[in-house]
Amino acid sequence: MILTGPAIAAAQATGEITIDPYEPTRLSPNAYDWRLGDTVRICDTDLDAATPTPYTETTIPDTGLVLQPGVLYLGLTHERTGSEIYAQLLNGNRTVGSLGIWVHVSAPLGHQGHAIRWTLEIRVARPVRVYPRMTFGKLVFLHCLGTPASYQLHGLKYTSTAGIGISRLYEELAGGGA
Ligand SMILES: Nc1ccn([C@H]2C[C@H](O)[C@@H](COP(=O)(O)OP(=O)(O)OP(=O)(O)O)O2)c(=O)n1
Repeated sequence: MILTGPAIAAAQATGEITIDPYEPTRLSPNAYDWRLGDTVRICDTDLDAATPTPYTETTIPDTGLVLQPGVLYLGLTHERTGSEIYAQLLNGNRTVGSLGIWVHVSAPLGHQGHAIRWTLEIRVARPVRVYPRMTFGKLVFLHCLGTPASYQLHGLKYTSTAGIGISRLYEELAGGGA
């Protein structure tokens, strides 16, 4: 089940959901309108899953930054969001999608129990200027069926990220886990 805007507001008020910073005007019928953060890591070289991703990091100026096709940008959400009760799905929205922007490549799920500023894997269809703290997509909260897992026992990599995270698959590959 997906939470309605009023249900998100109620859960935020009781602490069952964290959205920081929180603006009630960003609620929509079934989602919260999240914003792009002000930092991106530019990844414009060939990548290797067994090696830490090379990048240059830059602050998006108030005048905006033109994103280019063919480049992977790792960004982050302006908000830190999470819940011990609900799972989260982060996506773009119709407005940002219409600009030819993918806000993530393949990582929409926030697990129950995680509180994060999300890492965004941004790609663009055409050169497009983006601005810090612009509305970038919709975040939905999902009611979970079943017993919560014991997350800490599983050595998950990204339980409480506060900044942009590169892929950590190289740790697994270095350990012969692949
Ligand atoms: N765009 C995203 C997607 C997820 N996460 C955070 C919240 C998730 O709860 C956590 C784990 O997401 P995945 O299960 O997709 O990550 P992996 O399977 O790659 O790693 P792990 O071994 O930690 O599960 O990462 C994030 O910061 N940014």
